Amino acid sequence: MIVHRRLVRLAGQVTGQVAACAGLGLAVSAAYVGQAVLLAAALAEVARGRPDAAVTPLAWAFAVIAGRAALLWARETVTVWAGALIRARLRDRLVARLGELGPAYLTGTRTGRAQTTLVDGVEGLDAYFSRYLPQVVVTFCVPVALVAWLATIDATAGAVLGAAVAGVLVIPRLWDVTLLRRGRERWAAFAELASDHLEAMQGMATLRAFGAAGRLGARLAGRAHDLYLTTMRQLRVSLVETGVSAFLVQAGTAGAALVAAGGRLDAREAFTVLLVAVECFRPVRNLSEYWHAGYLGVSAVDGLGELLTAEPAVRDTGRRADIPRHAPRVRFEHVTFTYPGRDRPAVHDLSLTIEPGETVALVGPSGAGKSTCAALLQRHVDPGAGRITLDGTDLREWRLDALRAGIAVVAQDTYLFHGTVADNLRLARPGATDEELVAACAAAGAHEFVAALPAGYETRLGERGGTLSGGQRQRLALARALLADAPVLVLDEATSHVDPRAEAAIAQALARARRGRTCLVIAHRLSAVRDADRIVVLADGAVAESGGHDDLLAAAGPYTRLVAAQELPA
Ligand SMILES: Nc1ncnc2c1ncn2[C@@H]1O[C@H](COP(=O)(O)OP(=O)(O)OP(=O)(O)O)[C@@H](O)[C@H]1O
Repeated sequence: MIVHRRLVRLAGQVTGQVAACAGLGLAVSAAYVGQAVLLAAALAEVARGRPDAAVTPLAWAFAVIAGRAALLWARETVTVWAGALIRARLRDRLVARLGELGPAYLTGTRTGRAQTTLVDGVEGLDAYFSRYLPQVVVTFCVPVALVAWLATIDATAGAVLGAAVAGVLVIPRLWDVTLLRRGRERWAAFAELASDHLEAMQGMATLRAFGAAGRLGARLAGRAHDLYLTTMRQLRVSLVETGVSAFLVQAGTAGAALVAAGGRLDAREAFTVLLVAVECFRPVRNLSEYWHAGYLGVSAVDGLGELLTAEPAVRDTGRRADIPRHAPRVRFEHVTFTYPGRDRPAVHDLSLTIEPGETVALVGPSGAGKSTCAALLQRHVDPGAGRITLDGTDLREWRLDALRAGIAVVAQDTYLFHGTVADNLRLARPGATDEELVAACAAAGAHEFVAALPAGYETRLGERGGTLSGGQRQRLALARALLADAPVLVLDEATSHVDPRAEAAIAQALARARRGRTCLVIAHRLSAVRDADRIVVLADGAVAESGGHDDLLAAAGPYTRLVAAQELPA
């Protein structure tokens, strides 16, 4: 019987549901005890040779059995309802938590691990909260109350049963620590297997291209074997615990039977002791059943703890919601940022101003810190030193939701969700009208191909937009960013997957989109910097030089070397 502290704290969120299940569990136990007492009375009458007198208690016993059936139905209904509610609440909390932790968390952990916690862990916790915890309450209340009552009928019977109940409740606790450790080992093996499976599915094309599918299959088989071994190890401990409990239950019941048959009690008392002793242990037997349903949740506690206690990369402590609606001045002021676990800063003492309405193209060799600047501007991470301001106000003063509503992003790895084109676009602005969707798509050069899809804007896209080409995906991402209508635009190589003809159309669209917005373009190609008002060259996380394309070429500095080294191909 494991009542984990962290899980009990989590149960605080669903106290009402757990209490309702426990209350009905107690009522069901009371019905069982009532039935036992009435049967004892009936049997005693039969034993005394007065079968007629047994009719009334028997009739009551049938009524109690009918009432119990109704209670069992109610308990099952409430348990299923509570389970669904618990799952929904936990998932909401965990998903909200993942949102707070942001992408920085998922780069530091395996997606499959978080997914396993969110799906399987929460499923396991449903049974833990809706069945196991209420039964723990019943198990602690019912046997103790019954032993106390039986002790008033016969002290010896009370002592024998009391010892057995104490043994059943206390002795298996000796295995709890081992059981929890084995549960954690099993969960770790389970999470690794799930992560490898997810990665294998996501990377199947790459694996096949390199002929590595077989090797990965062998690795998965190894992981599955590890899971089997840890499951068996956990099962062995669990079975010992269950065996000891079962032995104590049988010993207690046998002890009570011996006392009842000892001749000191009258017929009614003897039958009462005998039948109620069985009811003493019913909650313990049920607890053991529910334990097997809920132990996946207990095993998941590490994954949950990891998620709930992880420090978000940025704290949402800002209060302001008044993000500028006009193009603001963006300033990086002596910004330094080092990724956790790295000894060299990705961005070092970087100062950069983007004037209101200006478009700055950030260029530089791979690893120079361009994407890190975009991440800092969106507050996926915060500077270790220095600050970033919009119109002179530190980004940290705004609430994160307000800040992110003010910055639209077209990322290098566009993510489109399994849903219709319209659903994907409305992520940026849920209330957007159909006309606004069409206008945004037209501006991003996407309307033509969307209109040609089988169901136009209602066409369902595959996961990650898998049914579209790379260029189409990027144009949709651009349309989504335009729909957000934010005063700051971050474009991370927004035209990298687009053919030259479409690129010219997008360049025009972008020129329109940039009007009235402050824009940071992370560029990998000359074509992407051509239209910028200014080019800023980054090297080793700092500004190496800045200016217009021609001026920089004339200066024959780092920019010229970048162009010459084909780091910025045409
Ligand atoms: N999540 C991360 N954890 C640790 N280090 C990181 C992380 N992301 C980036 N880095 C490191 O920070 C440095 C800057 O990376 P960044 O992605 O900003 O460069 P970039 O100029 O955008 O490169 P590219 O043009 O190749 O995309 C690199 O040395 C990179 O290895």
